[in-house]
Amino acid sequence: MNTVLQAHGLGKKYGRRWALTDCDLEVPAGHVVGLVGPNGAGKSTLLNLAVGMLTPSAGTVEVLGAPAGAQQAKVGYVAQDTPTYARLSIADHLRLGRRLNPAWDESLAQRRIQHLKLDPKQRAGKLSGGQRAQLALTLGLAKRPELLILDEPVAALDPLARREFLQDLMEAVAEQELSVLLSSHLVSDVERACDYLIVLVDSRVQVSGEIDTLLATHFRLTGPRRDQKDLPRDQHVVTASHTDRQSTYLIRTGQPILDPAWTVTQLTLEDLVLAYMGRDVQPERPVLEVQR
Ligand SMILES: Nc1ncnc2c1ncn2[C@@H]1O[C@H](COP(=O)(O)OP(=O)(O)OP(=O)(O)O)[C@@H](O)[C@H]1O
Repeated sequence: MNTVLQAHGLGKKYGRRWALTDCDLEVPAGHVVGLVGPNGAGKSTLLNLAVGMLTPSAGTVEVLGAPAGAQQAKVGYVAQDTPTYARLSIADHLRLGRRLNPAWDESLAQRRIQHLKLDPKQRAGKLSGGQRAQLALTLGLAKRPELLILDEPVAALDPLARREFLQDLMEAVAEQELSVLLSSHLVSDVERACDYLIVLVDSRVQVSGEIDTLLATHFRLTGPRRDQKDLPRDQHVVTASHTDRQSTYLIRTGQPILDPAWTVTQLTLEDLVLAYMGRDVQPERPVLEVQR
C-alpha cells in the first residue's frame, strides 16, 4: 500500500498526562480518508503530530516518506479552530499564501473567494466563524498540497456551505493527485466525501479500510440465542447483545453467511462507526484492517 502517513508506537504526553499512546496507523495515498472517533480519542493530537506542530513523546510519524514537519510545502493543514490572522484582510491572506507556497494556485483562491461572496478587503477578525473556516480552507486548497489534513473542517459551516465545501474537496481530489485526511464527528459528511475510513478510539485504530469494502463485509445477525464461541471462525464479532431467547451480533466476514437461522441485515456507515466506537477498546480478536 502506498501510504502518505505512517505512525508507529506514536505517543504524546502533556505534562504527566498521555493524550495519545502507542498509536499505530497507516493512511493510504489517493484517498479521502475520514478519521472518526469519540471526543478525546486523540485525533487532533495525531493530526498536530503529523504536521509537525507537536513533537512526539514516543514513537515516530512519517508523512510523505519523511519525518513529520519536513515536507511543509507539500502538506496543507487546517487546524480545528481554523486560525487566521485577525488584523489581515482576505486579500492579505491570499498574498501571504502566494509568497509562502511554491505551488500556489491564485486562480483557484480567487474563484473560491468570489464564489463565497467574501469581500477581499474585509479583515479576517471581522468574519463569522463559518466564513473564517472557508478562508482557511481556501488557503489549504490553493496551496495545492499533496496531502491535505483537515481537523473538523466543516464543523462551523452551515449545511449548504458544508455540502459545497465537501463537493469542492472531491473535485480537487479528482483533478489533482491529492490525498486528504479529515477528522469529523459527522458520519454523514464522511459518507459524502470520504472513500476510506479510520475509526480511532483511545489512541487505537479499531477499524480501517475502504468504505465500500467495510460495508460489504459487515452484517447484523439476529436470531435464536447463540454463544459467540459457536459462530464460525471467519465471523469476527464486533458487538454482541442477547436477550433470554435472542442474540444480535454485528460481525465482520468475507464469507457468505449460510446459516438460515439468522436474519441478516446490512449496516449503514453510521451503524458501523457507532459499533466500533461503542465497544471495548481491546477486542477479543483484533479487527484492524478489513481486506478482500
Ligand atoms: N494542550 C493539551 N494539554 C493537556 N491535555 C490535552 C491537550 N490537548 C489535548 N489534551 C488531552 O488529550 C486527549 C486527546 O485530545 P484530542 O484533542 O487529541 O482528542 P480529539 O480526538 O481530537 O477530541 P475531539 O473530538 O473532542 O476534538 C484528551 O484527553 C485531551 O483532554
